[in-house]
Amino acid sequence: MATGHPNLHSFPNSDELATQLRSYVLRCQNSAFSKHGTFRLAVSGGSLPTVLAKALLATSNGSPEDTPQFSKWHIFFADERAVPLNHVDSNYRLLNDELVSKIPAELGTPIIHAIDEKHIGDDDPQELADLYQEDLMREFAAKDSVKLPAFDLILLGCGPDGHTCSLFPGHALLREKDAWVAAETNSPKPPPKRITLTLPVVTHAISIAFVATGGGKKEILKQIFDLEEGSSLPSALVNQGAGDKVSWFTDHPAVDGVSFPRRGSL
Ligand SMILES: O=C(O)[C@H](O)[C@@H](O)[C@H](O)[C@H](O)COP(=O)(O)O
Repeated sequence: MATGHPNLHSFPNSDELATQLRSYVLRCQNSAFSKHGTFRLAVSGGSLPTVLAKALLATSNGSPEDTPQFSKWHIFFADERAVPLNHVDSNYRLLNDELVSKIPAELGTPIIHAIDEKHIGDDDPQELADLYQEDLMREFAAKDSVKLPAFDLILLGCGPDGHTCSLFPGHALLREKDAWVAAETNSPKPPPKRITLTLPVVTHAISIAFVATGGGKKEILKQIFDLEEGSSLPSALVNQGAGDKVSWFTDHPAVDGVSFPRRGSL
């Protein structure tokens, strides 16, 4: 059961947001290293990879704590579209173009867990989802059997309808209790065929961060943080299920007029 309220961090501009997001991600990295020597995270598509690259490719102060040690990172996708990895709609390609291809050699190379391209043409992306779940099992359940994987960090976006990952409002997938990865065949946001982490996996993560910027997010954020009106929206379900493990990184226009139960300090 979740405890506490999500933390809100709101910044006047994208530079300050990126600076604080960097510190947050590196704190998650350092805490993960002290527990198991690697950093296992999942990232979304949309605008997130660009912000993340701005945060992580900034100059380090030289200390190991302020340096992304990418060779010990395992990056999974919170959701992915059933398209070839070099397709313009691929989240793998987006992350590669924005971040991975720009990492200086001395920071090392992360292990990227991509979908299996052999199954992208299937009518039903279920096999793609099952294979991705097997990849997660190799990483999180190789030694012990676990009910759910515990990502060190999941980085999410929030759509204008309140969706997150490829979990859309009103969809039966929101009730999934057992699968770690699910198939979506009819996404309202194109392209229609996708795979996504399920809600129990997202809320089980050690830390979860949303990045939502721009005035276009203001109306949906009002609903998400209105405990009655928006309580069944996917992003609100993450807040409810994970409580104070959740941090929102926003800019001022995105939260203009939004009342939050708790403003966090960094
Ligand atoms: O691949 C995807 O479609 C995403 O993972 C999706 O969940 C995204 O994060 C939101 O739609 C927010 O997108 P923006 O950050 O671009 O608003």
